[in-house]
Amino acid sequence: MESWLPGSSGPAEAGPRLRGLRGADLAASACLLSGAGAEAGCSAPAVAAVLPAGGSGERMGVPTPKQFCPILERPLISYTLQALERVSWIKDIVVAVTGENMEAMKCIIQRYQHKGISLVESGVTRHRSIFNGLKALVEDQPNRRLSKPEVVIIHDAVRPFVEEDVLLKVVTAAKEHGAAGAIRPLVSTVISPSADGCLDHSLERVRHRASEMPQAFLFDVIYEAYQQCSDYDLEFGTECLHLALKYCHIKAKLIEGSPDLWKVTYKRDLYAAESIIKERISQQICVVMDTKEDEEHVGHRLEEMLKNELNHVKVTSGRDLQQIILEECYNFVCVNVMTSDFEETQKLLNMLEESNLSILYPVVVISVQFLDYESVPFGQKMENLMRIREFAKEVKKTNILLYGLLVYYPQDERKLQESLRQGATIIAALIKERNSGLIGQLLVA
Ligand SMILES: Nc1ccn([C@@H]2O[C@H](COP(=O)(O)OP(=O)(O)OP(=O)(O)O)[C@@H](O)[C@H]2O)c(=O)n1
Ligand SMILES: O=P(O)(O)OC[C@@H](O)[C@@H](O)[C@@H](O)CO
Repeated sequence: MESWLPGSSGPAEAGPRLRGLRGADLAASACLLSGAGAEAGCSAPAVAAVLPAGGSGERMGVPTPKQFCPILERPLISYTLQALERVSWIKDIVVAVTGENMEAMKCIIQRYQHKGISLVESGVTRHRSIFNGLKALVEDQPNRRLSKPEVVIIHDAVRPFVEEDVLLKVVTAAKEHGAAGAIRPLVSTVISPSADGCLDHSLERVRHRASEMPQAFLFDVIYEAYQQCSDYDLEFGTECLHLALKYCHIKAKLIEGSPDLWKVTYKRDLYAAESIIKERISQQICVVMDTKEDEEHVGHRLEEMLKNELNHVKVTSGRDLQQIILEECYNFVCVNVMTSDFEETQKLLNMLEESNLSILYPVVVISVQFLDYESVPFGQKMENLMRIREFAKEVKKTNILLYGLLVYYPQDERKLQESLRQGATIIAALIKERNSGLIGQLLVA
């Protein structure tokens, strides 16, 4: 079996910088898989992925199958598709869904602009769904887009946090060993109960691992295994690696995976997934100001306060908004001091709506006004500020969450420092929570 391993005679130019394996090895493999290596005379294997998504999610305890349960108003499966489709060297993604969910799945693909996705009907068990996905890659169908891959990834549709490096590791290992799968240390000890419901024996936890996903196989290995698979295994089996061993005598290479590879099974897993996603999209804040950089501006003081309060978050000034949007920043603080109340905010909202940035994740925009309401009558300003409710309702349609923040702007320096600090705290909370129930509200610091 031809073996090409990271660091072998890969192509000259480094591939994308990826975490995980030694950078150069990983980059060389990624480059090889992405086809660039092919030009350098290396054989880049064709890689496809099969995602079983035909389950009913009974353990989740809700009517909607868990793969379609929303996280930040977007179905869970869409996050998994996004994770796989951004990997350039996976050429086809086959998703197995029930006939009754086929239309819903097509709508998800269209709405979130997923690419390279083919749908196949799932089976009554996970193994049967996977087998149907594999068949779709080899069956002769009229004008079919799919072609048989050399290596196939199998990944549960309800495991959204899969990174390119672990995919690369299992594919690289499957190319050499015939099969590979991600594993994790056991959290609880595995025991074996006796017929009368008492402890028969327990397994030494340190000598065992939990089998996770992704897994990868030489296509011919896993397809042969499924073709030979007994009805019992198809009905009750839960482990693809076991099928490769039992029916093809292939011992899968086991790859240590990251803690995020877990499967969404219970409702708590959905809450955990939402919390992780919120944290990931809150890592950068762009402060947009209606003034030149060099001017002494209370907006810059708010920006500095944000940097102090949120030291783990990258706070940038909105010098080049197009570039900031391209960097996938999902949080904007728009400081209006010089212009009329919402002029700067409206310009930003228009740019965001044109960018499609908010298709995949809700974008938070906080419109900040400074007001010394000891010298300016509060009522005179409030009528204008209340327009934010209408703005917020309108932009919510494009998944933009608009909040208002009125920052007390007193003459007294100590009071100003305190209101800036409270403003930074409120901004951080709005970004972290992304609560659509608060849109259009005017909070006061
Ligand atoms: N007949 C089935 C059963 C499961 N799956 C998929 O296999 C993955 C992992 O299975 P599991 O977590 O067990 O999902 P469910 O079977 O939906 O969950 P439950 O056992 O709680 O009903 C999921 O993406 C699920 O949609 C599938 O494609 N076809
Ligand atoms: O058994 P379930 O259908 O919940 O999960 C299927 C797989 O994800 C699970 O068996 C892993 O251990 C990987 O094989």
